Amino acid sequence: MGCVQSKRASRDDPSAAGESDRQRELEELSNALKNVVKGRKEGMEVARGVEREKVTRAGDSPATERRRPRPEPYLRSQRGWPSWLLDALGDGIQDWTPRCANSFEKLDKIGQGTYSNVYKARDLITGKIVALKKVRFDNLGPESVKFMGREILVLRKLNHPNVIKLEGLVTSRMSCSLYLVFEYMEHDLAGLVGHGSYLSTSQGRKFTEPQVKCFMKQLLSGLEHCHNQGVLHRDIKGSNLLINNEGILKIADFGLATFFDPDRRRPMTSRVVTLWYRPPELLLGATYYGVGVDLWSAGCILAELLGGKPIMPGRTEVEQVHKIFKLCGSPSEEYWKKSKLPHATIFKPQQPYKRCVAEAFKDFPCSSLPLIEALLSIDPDDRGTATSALNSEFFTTEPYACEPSSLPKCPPTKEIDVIKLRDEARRQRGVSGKANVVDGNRRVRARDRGGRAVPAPEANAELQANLDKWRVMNPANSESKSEKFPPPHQDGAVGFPHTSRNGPVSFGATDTSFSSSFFNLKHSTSVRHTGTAGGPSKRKSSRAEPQTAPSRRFLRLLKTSSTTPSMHPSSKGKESVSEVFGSQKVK
Ligand SMILES: Nc1ncnc2c1ncn2[C@@H]1O[C@H](COP(=O)(O)OP(=O)(O)OP(=O)(O)O)[C@@H](O)[C@H]1O
Repeated sequence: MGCVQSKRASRDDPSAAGESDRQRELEELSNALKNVVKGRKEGMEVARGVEREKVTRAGDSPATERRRPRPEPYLRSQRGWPSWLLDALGDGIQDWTPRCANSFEKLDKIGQGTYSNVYKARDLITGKIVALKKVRFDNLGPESVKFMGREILVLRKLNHPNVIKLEGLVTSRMSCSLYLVFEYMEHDLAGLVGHGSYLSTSQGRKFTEPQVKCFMKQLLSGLEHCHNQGVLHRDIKGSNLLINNEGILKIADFGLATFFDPDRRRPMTSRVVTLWYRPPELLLGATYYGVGVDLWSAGCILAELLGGKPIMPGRTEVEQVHKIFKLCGSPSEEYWKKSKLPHATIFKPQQPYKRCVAEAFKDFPCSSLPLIEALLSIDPDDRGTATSALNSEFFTTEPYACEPSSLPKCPPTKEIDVIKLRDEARRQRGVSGKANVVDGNRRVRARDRGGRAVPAPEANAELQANLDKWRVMNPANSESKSEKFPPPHQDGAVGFPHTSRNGPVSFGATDTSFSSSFFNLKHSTSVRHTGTAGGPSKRKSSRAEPQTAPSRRFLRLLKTSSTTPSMHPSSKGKESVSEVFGSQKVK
């Protein structure tokens, strides 16, 4: 399959195309694919009906009917691509040789995302092992089409050793599916560190300084390329950093990526980036942002690699903001004024939080601290660029980054393997059958949902349901600017819980959880659930399941509030946030 270089790609150049063009393009893409799926289904139904009729007349058995070849439900272009795909993705893919799904042998399911399943497969023609990312359109809404379309457009633009390469597209005649073919990568960083993100906050593997430098150099080089090509990834996290047996790291999963042009700023959704790696400006609702969002995530990963565990494992957006302020300090007055962040009034603490990054990471190599300080700057303008990070003393002083090929060899490790191993270990420890099943399911669900970047509609479905109800009850609030752009399911006005009188999740007024032993989770489980249960209650488990568990709780609380007219949600929101920052008043 050839490389994607098309006229279409040049039309997608962010300097040439505005957001409205892209939106229109995605809508067209979505409509084209929907029509095709509908048409295919209808076509197949009609064809099957005709065929059944013929069979009945001829007196054939149903078994004979099943053996008849299915009709080709759509026309293929001269080059063999289904016309709907050409309509949707332009003439660029004409350079590629179309492949049929049955020319690959599926070997194993290796990953699951919100919009896709990922399989290890053998290319039956070349014998090469590949990863097939299967996107289904028939039982998913236009969302999946939209994400897939954008992912393909973005991937076509990128060509770098540290960015996953889209090798081709495969359509299946038998199902409404499209496969993205990628080179196969044996590991992901979350699996290598030993703690699948969202699965555990226990101590994972620590790498040596040269190894950390090697991973970070590759990550920042890949990011530098993306940013230079006008692409923001918007979901940098361990499980999206794939590593092959040669130690080469490649940034993957561009499902949330977008084109951007620093010279022609446009509003974008703030509901991107997985919670633990999400920068403060997005949590505070920023819709104008840039490369700083990816650099913040890179900073979280750098500290995670050096410390051996995620540095800010928040369970909710409120908790995440709090963790960030405790570590990085709250924004300066100047930044609050300059940034005009939509949620500033709600999240701004009365007393500023002091930054203590250097203290928290005092055991890290000296040369890493200036880089961590820069990448974890509250003001995105202070984070610099991927290029400046690569030029920092972390990379230019000894010990230097090791060669990728000298990275330790391990058996294939992916986040999904960590889940499987952990569940197996629990089974062997003799956890009772029923509890085990429940727990195993919960773990998988937690990964399935939590692993997805939190903004994805699915991950926040319950929260969104609450907020939709909240909006209905608060028409004034739903007039907000962010309601108009981006679309409600993605907008930035929904980044915090505001449901019950007591607030579903809050931090204690006298939160003493943060200390120099920042990594000790025993001391950082300061989240206090208030509300119907009454009184503070500690988290039962240190395993973080961001968004999902609290959202369920929100739903319950909302149910209560929506049947209790006196509990006005907007004031409840304020009350809950006032608890977040202690007994201080909300400004
Ligand atoms: N090229 C590849 N080689 C090996 N494994 C891969 C490859 N691409 C993806 N995977 C595995 O599949 C998982 C899911 O892939 P990906 O993140 O691209 O899908 P997604 O639907 O966007 O997922 P999510 O909802 O978690 O963002 C990855 O975490 C990874 O473990």
